[in-house]
Amino acid sequence: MSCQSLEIRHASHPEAVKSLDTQGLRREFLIPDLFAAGRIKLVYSHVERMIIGGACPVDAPLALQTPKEVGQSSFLARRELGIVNIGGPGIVRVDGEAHDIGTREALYVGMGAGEVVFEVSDGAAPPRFYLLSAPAHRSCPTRRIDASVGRILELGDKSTANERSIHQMLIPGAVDSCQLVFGMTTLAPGSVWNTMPCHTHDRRNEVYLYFDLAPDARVFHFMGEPQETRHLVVGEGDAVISPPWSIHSGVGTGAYTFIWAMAGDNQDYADMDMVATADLR
Ligand SMILES: O=C(O)C(=O)C[C@H](O)C(=O)CO
Ligand SMILES: [Zn+2]
Repeated sequence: MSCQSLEIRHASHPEAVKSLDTQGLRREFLIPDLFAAGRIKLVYSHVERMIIGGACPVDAPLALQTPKEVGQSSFLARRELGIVNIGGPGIVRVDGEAHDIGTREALYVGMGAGEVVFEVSDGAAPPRFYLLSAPAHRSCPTRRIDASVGRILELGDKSTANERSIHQMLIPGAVDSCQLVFGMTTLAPGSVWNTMPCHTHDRRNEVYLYFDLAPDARVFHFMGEPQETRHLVVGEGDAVISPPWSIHSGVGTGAYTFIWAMAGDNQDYADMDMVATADLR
């Protein structure tokens, strides 16, 4: 059995999504079970042709295979790749060069890189590498991203239960990339709301990965057009595809962390169409 799998997700029309039931919404937008020991799991989303994945090396290194779906002789021939480690420290080897990637650190791998291999670090808890790839048009340098790289935004307030710290990890001005932009938002203890007031940005899609949840904790992730909201109940390690026309926001049964990632027409984080909370339906 190959240790890599790929599943396809198609793009969706907001009118069609209105009539989906809970199972239908989960089938289209929820990505569960990304992190499986000894495996690489990929989801190819036709929204911005983003590939979302998990790579969990345990006993042996895992090499990223090139799926037929990308139509190239190597995965990164026409793509860029972001890798964020949400597990123990690990190693990502790009064309033989080893990059140590600690917990909550990331690696950006530019278009044109060849072999990418995921490995455990000796004696450490295994890494859980979260993968985000988008089509690229030029080669930007491969770069390790730790806590000192990028920008930090402190947002929200205890009184509205949305105090949170946003680490913009892959962002223009800090690390160069073609389409991909991503970061990590950490909720302060006692705060449970992310991205409320909420927004859309039809020019870019977004993908959320929720983690740092206790086994029985859940986040209610809100999606849909602002006047037709729906929700998905998600747990540890679940990702959600947020199509360009959808809001993306969540409330947890406790604090949590999530990784947001975008691709599309621009890389302007501040370019959001804000929705007044009183207008939500
Ligand atoms: O907590 C937040 O607010 C976010 O992290 C918002 C996301 O970064 C986002 O939606 C960017 O467009
Ligand atoms: Zn957004």
